[in-house]
Amino acid sequence: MSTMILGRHLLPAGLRCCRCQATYSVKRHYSSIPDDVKSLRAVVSPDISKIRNIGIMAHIDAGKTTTTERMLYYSGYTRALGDVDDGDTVTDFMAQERERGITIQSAAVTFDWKSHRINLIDTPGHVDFTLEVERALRVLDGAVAVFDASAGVEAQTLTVWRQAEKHHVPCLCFLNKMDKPTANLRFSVESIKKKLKANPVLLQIPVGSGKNFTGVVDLLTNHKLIWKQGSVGDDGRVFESKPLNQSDEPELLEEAHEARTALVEQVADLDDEFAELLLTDFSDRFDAVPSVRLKEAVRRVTLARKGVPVLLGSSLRNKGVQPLLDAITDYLPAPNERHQDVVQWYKNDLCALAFKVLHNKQRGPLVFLRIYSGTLKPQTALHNINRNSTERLSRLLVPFADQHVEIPSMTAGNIALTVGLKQTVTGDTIVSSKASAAAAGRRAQSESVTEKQRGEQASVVLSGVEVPDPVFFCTIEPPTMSKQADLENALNCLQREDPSLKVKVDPDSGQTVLCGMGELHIEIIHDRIRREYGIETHLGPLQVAYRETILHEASDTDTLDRTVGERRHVVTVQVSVRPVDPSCPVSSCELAFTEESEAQLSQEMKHAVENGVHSSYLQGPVLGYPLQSVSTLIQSVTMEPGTSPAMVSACVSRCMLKALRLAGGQVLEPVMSLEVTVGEEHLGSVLGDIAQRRGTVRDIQSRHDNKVLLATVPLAEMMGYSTTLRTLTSGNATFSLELDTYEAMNPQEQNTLLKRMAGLF
Ligand SMILES: Nc1nc2c(ncn2[C@@H]2O[C@H](COP(=O)(O)OP(=O)(O)OP(=O)(O)O)[C@@H](O)[C@H]2O)c(=O)[nH]1
Repeated sequence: MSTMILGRHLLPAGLRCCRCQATYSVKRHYSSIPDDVKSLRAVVSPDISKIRNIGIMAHIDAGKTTTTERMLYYSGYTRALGDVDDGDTVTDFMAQERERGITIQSAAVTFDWKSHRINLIDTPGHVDFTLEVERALRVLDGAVAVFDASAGVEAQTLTVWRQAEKHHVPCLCFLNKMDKPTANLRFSVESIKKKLKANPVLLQIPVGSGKNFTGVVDLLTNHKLIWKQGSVGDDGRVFESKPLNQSDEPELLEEAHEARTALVEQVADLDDEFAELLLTDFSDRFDAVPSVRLKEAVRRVTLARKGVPVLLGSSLRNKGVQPLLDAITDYLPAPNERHQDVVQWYKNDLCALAFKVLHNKQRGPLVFLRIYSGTLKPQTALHNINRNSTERLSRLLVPFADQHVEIPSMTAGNIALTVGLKQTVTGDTIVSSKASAAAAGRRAQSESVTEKQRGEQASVVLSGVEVPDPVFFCTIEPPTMSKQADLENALNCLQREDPSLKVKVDPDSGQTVLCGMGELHIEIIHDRIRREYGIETHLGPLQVAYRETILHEASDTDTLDRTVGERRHVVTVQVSVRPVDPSCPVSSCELAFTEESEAQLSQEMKHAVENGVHSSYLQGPVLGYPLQSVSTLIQSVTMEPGTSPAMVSACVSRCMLKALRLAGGQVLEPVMSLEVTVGEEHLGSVLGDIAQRRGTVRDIQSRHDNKVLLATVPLAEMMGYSTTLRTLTSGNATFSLELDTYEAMNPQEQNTLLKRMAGLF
């Protein structure tokens, strides 16, 4: 196992190491691939046009972490190549990540490449950590999607791609693992077209295939880039770049010629400026169009998200990563090329978004900020608009995986790590002062042109990320009651880091309940409480977070007449509830008032009624799970003077419960979409197992020697699936699981569930 060298060589001249507090002076290297490990000299703020905030995303195991490691190595920040299989990578620094060889947290890494500063975030591929990807994409300007070239687009790639689209993030595709005998360029490019509905723009073709994949032809420059055949210890730093010429194999020449012509025509179709250039200056010799003009056009196409450049390589075999780095700087946008509505109102004042919080035992919360405008400096007071609080930023750091380097200031476009912000949580907008937020608000009001704009843009808060609802939950207990406070503290810290983790207290049993996104998510949380907080906790059985709805329309009336102390509270409520079609886009619960009832209620009492209805939505009539797809109409509310809002809420809740019971309850269960990739020989046993799990097979596709099985299966039947699948296929299958929808259980299954919940079996 090789060891990572993360030592003094990584620190920039004159800067202090946060671990040992020593100051170093370091020799500077300006070549793009130095012999020795480079200093973090780029911490000195570069021009904004030279910054790239990039995410790297993909399906699990496509090779994101391996690719990131190569990027760090070739850019000169690490001395040895980290290996996920050896557990010594820079970005997967959590103990669980190294042990399991997977990415859990998105790690931020800063490095420079050919005079550009790249802030890169390696995001997790496992669906349980999808919120991590969403948080990263919110603050990124561009993304690299890594694919296994033998598998093309896989389930989780589709999910992260949709997330990138939602945030309008321009992307590059990197077809990794071109060294595999089953790698298939045409298949992968087709799957990008068909499954992602994207427009792949192929910038390279491979030289050799499988084990003999030695490099690529760069179609823009017509250069052949060749890495030496993988001798042991060859790190791929040196590669040969020479123009394609007549001495090359005729087949390769022919193939490159055809591919370049197709590229030029495709780009002309997507970019009017380039089309005009071709038609006016190169109409009879498309071949002669200069590579620099083609490159400019590819950049415009990428930024406009009309096409996605596709590059090839094999990160593990150290091939193709340097051209990928070039493509990041050439085609992905600088921060000032991305539009942020809110930011314009701040002009040169500070405006930043907190997108991630990490808990550090010594330093307290470390908050990652993306700076959109202005400058961030340590030892200053900052205003958090969302919390309406002012906090002191004590130290400012550049994140380099788990190492942090202290710096004196940071400008717009960058990603910073801050110490001292104790109340800030993910999604908060940070500005320099209350007055600057007010000034931005005034500008938004006065400079907006239309009424609609005024309404929309009066907001001076950057939008955060949506947190999905958890699907699994289980109880968690400390070893002794004396550890309960420590456990609560640990859970508070973990929740601040991870908004997809929810913690609540069961009102009946008083037990603490953990709610998470999947089995792996809860397992990792359990493990972190043990390792990082030293508490051995006991987890109850994992349970599915069901939902409930109603079957019919129903109305009911209730009266509450109670005397508390000297005060008498009398209120009568009439409500009606009805089911809403769950396939409607908004399937959560609704609330409306009749005109008369609304006219009778003061604002305070209206809130009290709303509170009563919303609290009854939290616990359905069948098993106490949250309700969805229910619409409530408040028919009337009458009360005697002196009745308190709390009593009104209580009466509404009671009346709602009666109406919901009358309407007949229905349990809804989460149904997952499952994708299993398995060899043909094991297909039968995997299918048999899915049938036993109440699954429905939607499609079986062929991918080389493998079959890809697409199915939907109730989540309740998926406990321990990874172990079963491993046993059934001797470890030769992979799967991904993602929430598809909530479906009504049939009466027989619902009865079985009710009996199980009642402890009858
Ligand atoms: N043959 C081949 N294997 C590769 C290549 N790149 C990565 N791998 C292997 O693929 C596996 C997954 O690599 P990772 O880099 O951990 O993939 P990842 O996408 O970061 O995975 P997660 O973080 O778990 O989502 C490891 O066993 C790597 O050694 C490649 O170019 N060729």
